[in-house]
Amino acid sequence: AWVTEAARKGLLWPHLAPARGTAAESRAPDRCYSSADRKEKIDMSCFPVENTRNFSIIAHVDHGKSTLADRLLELTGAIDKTKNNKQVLDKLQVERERGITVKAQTASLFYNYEGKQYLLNLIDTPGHVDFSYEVSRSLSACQGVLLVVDANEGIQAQTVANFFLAFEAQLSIIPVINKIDLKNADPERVEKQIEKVFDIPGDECIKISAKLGTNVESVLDAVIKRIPFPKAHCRNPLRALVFDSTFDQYRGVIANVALFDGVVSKGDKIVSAHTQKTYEVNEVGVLNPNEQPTHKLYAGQVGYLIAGMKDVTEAQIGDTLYLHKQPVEPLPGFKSAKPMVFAGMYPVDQSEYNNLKSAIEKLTLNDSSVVVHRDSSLALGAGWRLGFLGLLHMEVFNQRLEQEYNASVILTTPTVPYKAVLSSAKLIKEYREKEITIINPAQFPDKSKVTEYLEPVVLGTIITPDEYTGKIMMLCQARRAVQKNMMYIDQNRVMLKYLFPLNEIVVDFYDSLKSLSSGYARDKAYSVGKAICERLKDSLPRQLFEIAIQAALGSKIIARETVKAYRKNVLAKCYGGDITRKMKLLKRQAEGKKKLRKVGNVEVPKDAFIKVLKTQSDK
Ligand SMILES: Nc1nc2c(ncn2[C@@H]2O[C@H](COP(=O)(O)OP(=O)(O)OP(=O)(O)O)[C@@H](O)[C@H]2O)c(=O)[nH]1
Repeated sequence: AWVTEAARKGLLWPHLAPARGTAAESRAPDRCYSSADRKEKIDMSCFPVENTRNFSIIAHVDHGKSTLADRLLELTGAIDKTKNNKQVLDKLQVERERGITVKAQTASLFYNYEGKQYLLNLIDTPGHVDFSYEVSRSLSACQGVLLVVDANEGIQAQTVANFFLAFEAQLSIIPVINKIDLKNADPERVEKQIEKVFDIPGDECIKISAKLGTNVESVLDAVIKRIPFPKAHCRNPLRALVFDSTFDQYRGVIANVALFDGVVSKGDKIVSAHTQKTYEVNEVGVLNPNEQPTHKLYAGQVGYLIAGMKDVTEAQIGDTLYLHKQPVEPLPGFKSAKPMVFAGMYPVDQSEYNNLKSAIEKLTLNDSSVVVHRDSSLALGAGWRLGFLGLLHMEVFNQRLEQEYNASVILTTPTVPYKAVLSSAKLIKEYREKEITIINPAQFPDKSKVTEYLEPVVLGTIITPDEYTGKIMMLCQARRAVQKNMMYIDQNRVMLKYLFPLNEIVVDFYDSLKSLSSGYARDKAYSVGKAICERLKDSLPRQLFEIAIQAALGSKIIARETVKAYRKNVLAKCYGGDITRKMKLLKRQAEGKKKLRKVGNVEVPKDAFIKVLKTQSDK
């Protein structure tokens, strides 16, 4: 939401409402499809819509979605059971390194239950808040979700946020309490939390250990029993929703589609409702979890489609595809990703500009949520202003540029977009709009020409042991946040909901929250200034001359640190001897340093930018 300072206080948090579902009933599967069954093109007509389930796994970071997905893939024979199956759906190097899921992946699982073949389409989702757009995308193709909660940590902030995404999409929600093998696991306590916060009866919770595979089969059975099949009809004309797309260097765009109606096969002519462009389908198939071509895809099924689209902008998320000359009412598009963190990106060396340009272009082919504007800075030369979903998204993008394209860049301080309602007729004419969005601080319109400024706000959920509640409330107030709700989710855990100005939390709020437990308090401007100077001092390489780092508030210097100069021992070759000779050498050295300081350039390593932004350390 976008609000003015005053309006922020009037917004309401949607109240908690009851969820639906039925009791679990588990039964062992009769037989699973094995890898051998999948050598030939699969005939998908043997899966009627009644035997299809489309579901997602949602959870707080690290509660075990990817591990559960691995077990489900093994149980249904999509991958062989080995000890090496770790985060099979996490394909990117950065995902495996950081242990987080960035791009959602789909897998079609074949499962035999009570003598019937079922097609279970699993869509893995990322857990981090920056990627919640991926979650809402994936959910639009589903009828139900597995809500995974760690049996030790219990409900966490992202569990709540993801629950509401699923609840608002009116999906069936199956709570799964994971990691029951942990020594400190307390599934009963978590069950009570689920009852209290989500209003789901405790006996609907399935308790498992995804790591050991304990009770995972009953999850599959619950998917079949509790999630409804998609309401889709093969006899209607094709209506396919694009819910994700990736770019392959050799084959072009691979669009992930959910068929709401109709049938699609190789050779069909399809039209994008968004661009009105026509394409011929080259290949259709399912992901199992690797691409497996099929003869056709039928209503209710989820799969991939390749049709000569050249970049991901041609397969926009939320777009509807239909058959040529058989137009249909497009499916309601869902919330598209809105970049909320903007930062300047520049090559470390301007001669690298063209290489970096092509690396950014290639990477954005795969990540349509990044927006790119050309920009230039007096200090850093020609570059771009990029919009990201959040700070982690920015770091991941940067890491991928480095790892996949060997690029080296400088990133400037991230900022959030603002809006200005213009009062100057001249400006309104110039912009052809009364309300403008500003993504670059350098382009802020003058205050005298503006009626009011608006800033983005977010509703944040914090779950904490109650002993920290007081300190956290103070921190939130210091960040101009407005409290919306507070409740005990069990005896000593409190859930707080606050409306935060995004700018106040985008960089270092999480670090501040963490350091609260070690009793860290601060006086804002001075201590932020001091911390930034200290961090820069630690991050900047020493030079032959002294570097002064100062933090200024307006024209007042509020903090200063000095990076000491390297000192060459110019007296090394003077054995004993004349003091005036020594003084002369030292004087010459001092003059040289003075001269250097005037002409010397300090290259700020790009790591320093990120480090400095996190003004409070994790220490
Ligand atoms: N003891 C135990 N550990 C588990 C279990 N399930 C997952 N883990 C561990 O928990 C950690 C996180 O698991 P992931 O499956 O990567 O978590 P995730 O929810 O997919 O994380 P994101 O992709 O970042 O959202 C890993 O170290 C797993 O090995 C379990 O049942 N028991």
